Amino acid sequence: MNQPRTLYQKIWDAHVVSARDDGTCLIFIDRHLVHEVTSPQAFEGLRAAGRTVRRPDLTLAVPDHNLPTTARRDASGARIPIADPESAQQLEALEANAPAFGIRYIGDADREQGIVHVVGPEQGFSLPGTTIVCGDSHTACHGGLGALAFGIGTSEVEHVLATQTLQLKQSKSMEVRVEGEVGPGVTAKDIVLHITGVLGAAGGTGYVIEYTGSAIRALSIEGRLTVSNMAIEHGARAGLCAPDEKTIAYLKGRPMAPKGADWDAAVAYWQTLKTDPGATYDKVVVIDAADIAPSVTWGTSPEDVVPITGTVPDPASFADPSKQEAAAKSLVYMGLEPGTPLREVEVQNIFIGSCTNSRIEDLRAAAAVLKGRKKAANIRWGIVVPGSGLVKAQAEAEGLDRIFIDAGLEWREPGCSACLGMNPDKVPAGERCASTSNRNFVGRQGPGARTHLVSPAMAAAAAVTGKLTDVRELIA
Ligand SMILES: CC(C)[C@H](C(=O)O)[C@@H](O)C(=O)O
Ligand code: SF4
Repeated sequence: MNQPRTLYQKIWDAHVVSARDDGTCLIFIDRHLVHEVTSPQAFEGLRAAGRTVRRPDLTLAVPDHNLPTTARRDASGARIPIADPESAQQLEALEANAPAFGIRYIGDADREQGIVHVVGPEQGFSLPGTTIVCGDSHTACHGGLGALAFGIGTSEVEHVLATQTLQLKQSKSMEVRVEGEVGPGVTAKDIVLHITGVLGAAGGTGYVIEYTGSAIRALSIEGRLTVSNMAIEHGARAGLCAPDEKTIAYLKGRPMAPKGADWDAAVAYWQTLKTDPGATYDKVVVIDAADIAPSVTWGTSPEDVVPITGTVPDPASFADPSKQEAAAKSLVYMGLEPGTPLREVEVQNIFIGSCTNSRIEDLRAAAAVLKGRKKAANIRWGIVVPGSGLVKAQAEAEGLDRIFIDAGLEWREPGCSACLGMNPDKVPAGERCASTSNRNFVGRQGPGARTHLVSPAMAAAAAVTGKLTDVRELIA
């Protein structure tokens, strides 16, 4: 009888091309997503070596980080120049490199353009059981579909372009099991913020995590993509959720998903993609879903999470001296005093978007809170940035854009936007932002910007009251 295997082990075994004695393996890569920031040098490397792209059919290029989220084309369809020269160059490089190497390119003028991690699943490019890479740390997002997906560096991007393989050692396996039912107002984002708080920013280092348990199974695919998206924020190489009937229903009919007999064969294979009874993980962490509240970060690491009902911690309360120091520094940067209830913290900016939370369900959750309400007077800037042009079209068909605009928020074009300061969407120094993105690092949303990570519903609640708010008070 075969040894029982974890889901991760099954996907790994199916992709090993060759293995060395020291454990280094050559792994076949099924899907390669390419964006404008981490690809220019990789293509230059190929050119210099006179190489081609080995499998252009398995490669998809989409710009997302540097694109402005205001109008990108004028009435004649001509590009409105991008002010930042480096951004303009990176975009032009991808635009030229994709056709030169025979890669499909979804550009800023295409309806399907969006954040790579939103576009991949949406197009059915990302599939269960595949290996997926991208020169981007949030590639684990695709693990929400049951793919082994992870970020790689630019030299590895070049390697994958040239060979469709990657050299890798197998990671250890961890199960993060979230059992039970979450309470009202608690979303996938709160689940993953809570997990990050429990594990710590480095708790997953060296591991591939499988998120299991009834609370994960209960999530929609959008929710599972949100959870897997932040695997890197607790240090994991990748995070994944076993595919199930919801995954199959989500993928059926998507443009790049298999069709006909191929679809039937794929579904039959996907149904085998679960951890076998009796298989063991190197580490198991169990979380009670009932312990998870709508959550918010207070510091400059995604592990700095508390329930919205909590207070800013005293750095002295941490056991580890290096964490004490980091927390003290964070509080200076964040302009917060220990003991302050999070619910008293005023924000001036709202960002609803990013590959963590810009899918249709995220926008619906934010709109449900904002419907018939207005942003508070102290909210200076609030933007809603759909994850793709298709999400944008769907949201508009449902009238969500009107809800946001009537509430006083701006409705933008798809892209990474204020998730990171690589395009014009930035939070001014010293101001706070309730943000649905995944990183609250120093300067992440602009130099001196102070980020509080929250769910879309919580960001909407903060827009209404002008401060960090327990969304349960607005949905009661
Ligand atoms: C710019 C890019 C390489 C970067 C990443 O790797 O993740 C960005 O997407 C981020 O979220 O910080
Ligand atoms: S939305 Fe943010 S986290 Fe996601 S790929 Fe873009 S910059 Fe990175």
